[in-house]
Amino acid sequence: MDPVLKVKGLGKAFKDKKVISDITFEVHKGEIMAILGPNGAGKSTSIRNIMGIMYPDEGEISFLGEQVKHVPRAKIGYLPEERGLYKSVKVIDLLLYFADLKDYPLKKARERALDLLKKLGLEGKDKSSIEELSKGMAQKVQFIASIIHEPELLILDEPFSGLDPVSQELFKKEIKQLANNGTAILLSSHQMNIVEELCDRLFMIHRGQKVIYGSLDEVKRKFANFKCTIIGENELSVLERLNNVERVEQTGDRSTLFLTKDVQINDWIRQLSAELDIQELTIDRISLHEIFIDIASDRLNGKEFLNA
Ligand SMILES: Nc1ncnc2c1ncn2[C@@H]1O[C@H](COP(=O)(O)OP(=O)(O)OP(=O)(O)O)[C@@H](O)[C@H]1O
Repeated sequence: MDPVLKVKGLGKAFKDKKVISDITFEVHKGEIMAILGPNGAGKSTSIRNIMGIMYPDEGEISFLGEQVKHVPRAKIGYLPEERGLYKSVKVIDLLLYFADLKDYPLKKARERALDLLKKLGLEGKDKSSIEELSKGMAQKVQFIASIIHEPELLILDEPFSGLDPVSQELFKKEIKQLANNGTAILLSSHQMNIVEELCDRLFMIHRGQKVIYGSLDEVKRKFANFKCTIIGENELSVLERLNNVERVEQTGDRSTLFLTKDVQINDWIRQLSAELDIQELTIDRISLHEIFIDIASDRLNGKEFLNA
């Protein structure tokens, strides 16, 4: 089956400065794909080029197997990074207006709007005007506006920013439900814990270029080295001298040892000196959050990056 969205070799420069180059990825029916990267990496520029808010200098965009100038707007939902809705309009009128723009039947849209308002904790707010809502509430309405017409592709640029934890859970549940029903979702977020929980695959961009592209499992297996956390009174310099230790972070009696990629955990544990003070010891894979920081701070070199 053709992917819902395919971008190939996307490049864009502002004046003489190339801000994205060779951006290539796919988003499939029913999957949640994360687009990640440090501030200024080029995520929103990639999304804006896909949306036709601006046009790429190079590259191709395909929607359901057909090459297009930009994705067909009636079939997609988009929550932009910049939030903003008409202030004096009633919530329900605004949602019906968006549905109408996408040629979605109004009767069905009204039912969906009331149902989604209820699911996102805004029951009874349908007749309020946008200016009467809090920022988080308005964001929920904007999210509903982006999915009211049951889009085949949904692009969410930082959907969780500014939401309280309860609202984040509601959004997560709804996003998962949409994917289960077959919507292809491209999601940009800085919250790595949410990405780990929600996304099937991820595309990470740094300085306008791909650094990782793969499933979360693949990324974890190939990228996430081990770390060992030891609770005990140990000298930093002693821990730093242990085999296969790349670096150590120490706070009080808690030391986190980041291990080299080639480490054999079995052998490594056996060779730990009896002189170390070990009250507790845990070994885990480093998290997506730590992978992200390693990349953003250029700790990992290009050779390790995954290919599509
Ligand atoms: N209209 C523009 N004119 C000139 N430069 C731009 C324009 N839009 C974006 N840029 C530059 O392109 C680069 C990528 O910006 P972009 O907004 O795509 O990053 P981002 O990954 O979405 O970042 P953030 O996480 O901060 O939202 C930045 O260096 C930014 O300054």
